[in-house]
Amino acid sequence: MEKKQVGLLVMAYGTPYKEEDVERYYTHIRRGRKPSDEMLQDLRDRYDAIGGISPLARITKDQATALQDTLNEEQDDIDFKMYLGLKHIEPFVEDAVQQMADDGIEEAVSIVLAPHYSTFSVKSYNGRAQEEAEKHGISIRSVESWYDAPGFIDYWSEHILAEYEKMSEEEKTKACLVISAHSLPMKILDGGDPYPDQLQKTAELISEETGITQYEIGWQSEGNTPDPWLGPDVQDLTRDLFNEKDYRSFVYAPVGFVSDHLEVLYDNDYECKVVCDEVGANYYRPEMPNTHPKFIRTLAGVVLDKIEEQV
Ligand SMILES: CC1=C(CCC(=O)O)c2cc3nc(cc4[nH]c(cc5[nH]c(cc1n2)c(C)c5CCC(=O)O)c(CCC(=O)O)c4C)C(CCC(=O)O)=C3C
Ligand SMILES: [Fe+2]
Repeated sequence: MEKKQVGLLVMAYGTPYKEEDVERYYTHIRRGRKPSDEMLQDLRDRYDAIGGISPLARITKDQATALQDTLNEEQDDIDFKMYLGLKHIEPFVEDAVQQMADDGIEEAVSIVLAPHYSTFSVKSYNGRAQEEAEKHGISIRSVESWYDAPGFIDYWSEHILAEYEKMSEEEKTKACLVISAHSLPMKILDGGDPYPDQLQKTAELISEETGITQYEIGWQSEGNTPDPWLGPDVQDLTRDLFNEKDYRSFVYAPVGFVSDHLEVLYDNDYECKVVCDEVGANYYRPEMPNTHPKFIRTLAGVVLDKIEEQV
């Protein structure tokens, strides 16, 4: 029997490929408004601090390819063909759907490489994909979130515990796990956005699995806009916890992200580390999921569940 071909639309944030791309990328993030020279320079400086450009482009591509390959190895009925669609740089989400149409794909499943659903992130990716798909008569089943997938919780639990293994028993008693995601403007809450509750749930599941009860939720990487953003920010939180709860070690788990990229390599590994150094606390940050097989198998399971769901 011939295998059925299904498009696998993998969506992710996107990053500049080279330094010349930074301005148009930032302009796209700002919905077409050019950043000021100062804002642009600030972003360039952050990319410089992590080695010039982000490793994210390569990692995203590797994740998407690994997901396609794992899906095709794990079952025999469907031939998954992967299309990468990015939010803020080419290949854009729309380009990917157009390519599917050109290739004669009629049915597809989509997943965003971000675990928690929010109207600001996942909803906009899925909306853009659906809108383009409708033009071509393609039907897409979209995964909305996977923040509680057991393999995802396992991945983080295992890698968080590996950091605690580096501590003496004495150090562990004064250690705090800081579980974080990208902050969003507080106005998302007006519409009953599930984003903060989903992060809370991820944190509870990790706490149950690791047995770590000294944990706090924080928000990071808030944008450069006048709106109020979800807090507490991880840096302020670190200072407060040091002063008020006497913690002396911090383990940062930025579970809202899945790759080594600017928000982790700079906002955690540089900015949070600076605060830790300043107050005199120890800094730890588990490895990001990237293309770890357990992580990719988890995403494959989420995609297959979506395919099998009765509609
Ligand atoms: C929810 C969310 C995720 C997680 C979910 C998902 O992955 O979708 C995410 C991920 C990422 N965000 C990234 C990069 C940036 N995000 C920015 C700005 C913003 N992000 C926002 C939201 C999110 N962002 C928002 C509401 C803004 C403000 C926009 C405005 O101004 O109105 C800016 C502008 C400068 C700044 O504010 O820092 C940059 C450079 C990178 C790539 C890093 C790399 O290149 O390695 C990644 C993975
Ligand atoms: Fe962002």
